[in-house]
Amino acid sequence: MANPITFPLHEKFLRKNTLERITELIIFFLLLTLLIYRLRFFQAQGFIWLLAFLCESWFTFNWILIMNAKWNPLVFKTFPSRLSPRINELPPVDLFVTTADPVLEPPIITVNTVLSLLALDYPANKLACYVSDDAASPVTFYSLVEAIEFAQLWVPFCKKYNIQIRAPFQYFSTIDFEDQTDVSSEFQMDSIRLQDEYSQLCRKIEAAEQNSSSFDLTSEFSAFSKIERRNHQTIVKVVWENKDNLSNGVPHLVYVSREKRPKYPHHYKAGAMNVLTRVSGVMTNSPFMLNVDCDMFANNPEIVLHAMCLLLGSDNERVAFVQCPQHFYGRLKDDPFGNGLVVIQEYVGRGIGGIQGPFYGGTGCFHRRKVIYGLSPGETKGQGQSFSTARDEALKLKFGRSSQLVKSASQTLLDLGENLNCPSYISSSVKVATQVADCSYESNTLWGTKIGWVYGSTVEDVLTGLGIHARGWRSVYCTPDPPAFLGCAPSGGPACLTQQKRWATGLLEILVSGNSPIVATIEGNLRLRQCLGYLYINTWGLRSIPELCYTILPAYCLLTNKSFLPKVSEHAFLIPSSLIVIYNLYTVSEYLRSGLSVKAWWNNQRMMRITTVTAWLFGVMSLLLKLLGISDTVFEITRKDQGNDPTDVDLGRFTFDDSPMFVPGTTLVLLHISALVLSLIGIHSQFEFRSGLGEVICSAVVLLSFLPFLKGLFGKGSYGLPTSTICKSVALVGLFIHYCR
Ligand SMILES: O=c1ccn([C@@H]2O[C@H](COP(=O)(O)OP(=O)(O)O[C@H]3O[C@H](CO)[C@@H](O)[C@H](O)[C@H]3O)[C@@H](O)[C@H]2O)c(=O)[nH]1
Ligand SMILES: [Mn+2]
Repeated sequence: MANPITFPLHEKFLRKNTLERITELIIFFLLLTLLIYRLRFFQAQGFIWLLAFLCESWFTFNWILIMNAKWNPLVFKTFPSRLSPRINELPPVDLFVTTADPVLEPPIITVNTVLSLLALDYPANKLACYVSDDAASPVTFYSLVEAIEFAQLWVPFCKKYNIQIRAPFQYFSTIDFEDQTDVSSEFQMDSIRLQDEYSQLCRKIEAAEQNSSSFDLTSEFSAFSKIERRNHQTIVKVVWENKDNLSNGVPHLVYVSREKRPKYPHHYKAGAMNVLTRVSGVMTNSPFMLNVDCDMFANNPEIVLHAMCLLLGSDNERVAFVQCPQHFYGRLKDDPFGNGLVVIQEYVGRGIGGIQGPFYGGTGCFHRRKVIYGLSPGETKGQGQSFSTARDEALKLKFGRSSQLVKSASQTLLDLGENLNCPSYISSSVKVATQVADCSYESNTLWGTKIGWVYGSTVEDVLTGLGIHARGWRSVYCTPDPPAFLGCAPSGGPACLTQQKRWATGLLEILVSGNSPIVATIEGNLRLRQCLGYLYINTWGLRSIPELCYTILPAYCLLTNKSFLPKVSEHAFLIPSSLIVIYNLYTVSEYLRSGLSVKAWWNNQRMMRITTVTAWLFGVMSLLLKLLGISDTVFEITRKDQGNDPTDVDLGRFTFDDSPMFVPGTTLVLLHISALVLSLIGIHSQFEFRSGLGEVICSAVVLLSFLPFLKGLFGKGSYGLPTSTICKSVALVGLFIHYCR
């Protein structure tokens, strides 16, 4: 028999993609041909061609970035069952959950995420769960206190019956008791009892949300009395401590609301993550940390074991973090908002995985603490050096004034494995934990620059991951079946576009900062191809400008009786037409191979066009406002819903509000309608109609892509475009046509 110790913990293989590569090269070749064609006939055509040429050059550049990102798709397979013969003792893991608004992020959602983490298939005495609450909400704290009571039943129940879905709201919504004929009656009874307990928990939380007098602000909740959300002291509460260190008990649960003062910038999620890092540093100081957003429950109970297959062992030493792709629950049919992220993660995510490793995506990620503390691969700070006062003083300058934190950090940096400095009871370190969560704690330290989550972008995850890759670390994509975590995707126009705007802004903030991928390649250890991979996402926002120009071009041509595409009678017409056909077949096939429908493909293409010229364009503007010092960028939180009914068609309908982001889309729709109508009239009144079929088709495609806006012109309530938006757009179209003609 083969020795189980020699079995690898994971296997990796490159996915065959010859056909895709050939198609990508053909598309690239056609794009180049189009550019050459433009150059050859430049003189005759003037401004329109110059504009088209510039836009198409950008699209070609973008295509190079995409090809690079997808070229070597790497797939990892993990074998958790092989861990136990190879690894004597599993390492401890700290679990971080962030929440920031009890209205946009209802506490019951956070509670479900926490419960799913507490019930993971991993020794309970090796796990500790820390919840950061940026809203300092007594309701969130109360919900956790109630949830831990429920967890005492839920965790043993999940383990006893090996329940697959450990977020109760999902478990109880998928299970049908009537249907279970072959299960033991004991299981039936336990299930029903737990369902009952869970509904009680929900009721208590709902009651607390409606009326905060349901808890007594004098006792345990006194810290929350008269609290101001943006101006309050630190609150650290050990909600539950696994005092007897039981491996089959319930893991520690700690509530943290860091100090906030108007004078101090709090750096949004990045700031919260750094506080969690320090608080856990003085309480449990685990060598690994998992971080999830409050809505991302663990969907695969073995996920920590899967991650360990990619982090433990000598062949994984260069792996800084293990990222699980983002998947979503309650997915709407055919992805109407184009934010399921399935295809991009499947192709770009895995492709980048074949270079230096996937980007850090902010949630569903396992980090090594020593990497977060700034170490480079192969480097163990002061190896062989014992703890010394001088060393500690040096570390204090970097990690801040807390000597407990410095001790625990130096232990992490020396890679001592065992927790020498952690108290045996975490409750005894609440005072220290409170100190390291002070808003002044980071002043004159390296937190937010060289240590921890990096500040300066609303996409703190990509920025932080980039810093890690720049030090030469690798990362790995972990894609177990079932998917590791499931979260809540935004729905409706405003929420989707606001999220995309934040991403575009944050990604551009990185591009123009000293931490840009280009600097990291020149000065650091970021590989060139990885740099190109980062550039693909970092330039999302910039794409809005050529794309906006390009969508205006057909309308402009129709209005002025000009053309930007070759005539149907010319041979050159084959260049753009074959480009369009091949490109669309190529993208459709990606959707079909990912198990999605043609409708989903169309919805994604359509939303991509909408997002680019609305949200991403505004992303560029907020960056400009920041660079000009007019206003700073903000992290606007996405609303999370628990109980979407995926069959409810209204949920897939596009909604609007009075945000200026809807103006460009509305303007484009009105512009193209006017252009089509005016040019149709023109055919009869003018002798010569110089715009070709190409322009008419392009104009129709733009209208089709912006169909939600067209419907919005006539819709009611949130399904309709506000009159003020329509008026602004009409004015813009009027001006445009006036200057065109
Ligand atoms: O001041 C803040 C703002 C946000 N958050 C938390 O950050 C997380 C992500 O916020 P969300 O509104 O859900 O943003 P998304 O766009 O859905 O998040 C994606 O993009 C973010 C970067 O823009 C990443 O941080 C996330 O991990 C990633 O899932 C949530 O848990 C929030 O509670 C805080 O803790 N403090
Ligand atoms: Mn989210």
